[in-house]
This record gives sequence, C-alpha cells and structure tokens, in this order.
Amino acid sequence: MTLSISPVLNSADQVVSSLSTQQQPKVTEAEMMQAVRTLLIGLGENPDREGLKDTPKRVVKALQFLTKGYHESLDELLNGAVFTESANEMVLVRDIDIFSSCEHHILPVIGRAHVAYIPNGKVIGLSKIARICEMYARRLQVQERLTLQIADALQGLLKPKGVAVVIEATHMCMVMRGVQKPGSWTVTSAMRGIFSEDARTREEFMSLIRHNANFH
Ligand SMILES: Nc1nc2c(ncn2[C@@H]2O[C@H](COP(=O)(O)OP(=O)(O)OP(=O)(O)O)[C@@H](O)[C@H]2O)c(=O)[nH]1
Ligand SMILES: [Zn+2]
Repeated sequence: MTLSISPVLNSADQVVSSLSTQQQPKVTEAEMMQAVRTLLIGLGENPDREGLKDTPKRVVKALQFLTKGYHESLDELLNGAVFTESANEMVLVRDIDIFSSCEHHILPVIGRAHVAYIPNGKVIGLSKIARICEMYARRLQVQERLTLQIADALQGLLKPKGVAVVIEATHMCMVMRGVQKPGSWTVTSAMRGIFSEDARTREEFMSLIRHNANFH
C-alpha cells in the first residue's frame, strides 16, 4: 500500500503555518517497517525473535496513530459546528489532555491545554475545541507551535474578540533521556486580540485556569 503523507489542507488550515504544509515524499508501509527493522538491528536486537517479529508493524501503526493529525482538517472535524450566538462572555475549556510527540526525538509530550475565547457573534461546539487540540497535537511538534496553531485556528474560524491558549506539558525527551529532569514541565501561551491587549481579561483567564473544580 502506498501512503501519501501529504496532509489534508483546507482554507481554515491555511490560517496557521505548519510543518504539514510541506510536500512529503511517498513511501510504502513495507518501507516504513523495513526502516524499523533496521533500527532494531542497529540497537543490537534480533528482529526475528518471537517478541519482536511483529514490532516493525506495530511501531508503524503506533506512529501513524500518533501523527494522524496530518491527515485531518479543520473543516472535517468541525462538521459545521459553528453557531451564530450573541453570547459575548469568555468561554473556557480547561484541562484538555494533550498527547503529542516532540519533533526532535519523536518522544511523548504529555500535558494539558486550556483554551478560551470571547465570542464575537459566533460560538463553536465545545468538543470541537478539544478536537482542534487533538488534531494539532497528533503531529510532530514543538510545544510553542502547537500552542499558537490552536490559537490561530480558533482566531481564523470564529474571528472572536480574543483567544487565549495555555499548554502545560512534560517532555519525555527531558525526563527519560538527555538532561533527565522528571519534575520539569513547560508552560506556553498564545494570546490573541483582547487577551493580549487587556491585562484584566488575561488575568481573569489566568485565575480561571488556576481554580480547582470540585467535581473531580
Ligand atoms: N523549544 C522547544 N524545545 C523542545 C521541545 N521539545 C524538545 N525540545 C528541545 O529540543 C532541543 C534539541 O536540542 P539538541 O541539542 O539538538 O538535541 P539533544 O542533543 O538531544 O539535546 P538534549 O535534550 O539537551 O540532550 C532540546 O533542548 C530539547 O529539550 C519543544 O516543544 N519546544
Ligand atoms: Zn524531544
């Protein structure tokens, strides 16, 4: 089977700059599996032993899942769930699990995103905010780009009064290897519109993401 790794792009996607806009070469799954087999041999393993014989297939499947966001588009995931509404107060979806992969080491980045916007005539289905996070997280990323892609996607889709995105995450490349700092986590933010212009609005957002909900 020949896989095209080229992403599905659409007008909304084009509001964000992304690695996925680059043309990617076409390779077969067999070639991908062969590459994993070569890695195993390079690591000193026997890829034909029982426990490893299906590993190339599993690794390719796992990596395809972890990067499935390249094949998704904002138009598809939105499914039309943008509604005309006069609400004009902050909408915040907090504690959205993030499972991404760092582009330097292809190791997990695990964390949470908090996403807020202030509507300007349009609201978006709440689950779609989490789906947008998911689409960009399921690519090879740096945390900074993931954060601004989510902000720019919402800004482009809704033209709201403002968007705020904060991501808190731990990088396995800093935990399991390299500098080995298990307690470290990284916070990134992207503020658009009123969140970047008005300190009080930004403060309200920051205090809402600090407060603990009491139902879990
Ligand atoms: N800014 C940023 N850096 C990241 C992210 N994920 C991983 N990195 C960093 O990317 C850098 C790559 O540095 P290199 O020196 O080329 O790679 P390395 O030798 O593996 O680096 P060490 O991790 O320091 O051992 C490291 O400092 C990583 O911590 C991210 O999301 N954002
Ligand atoms: Zn890394």
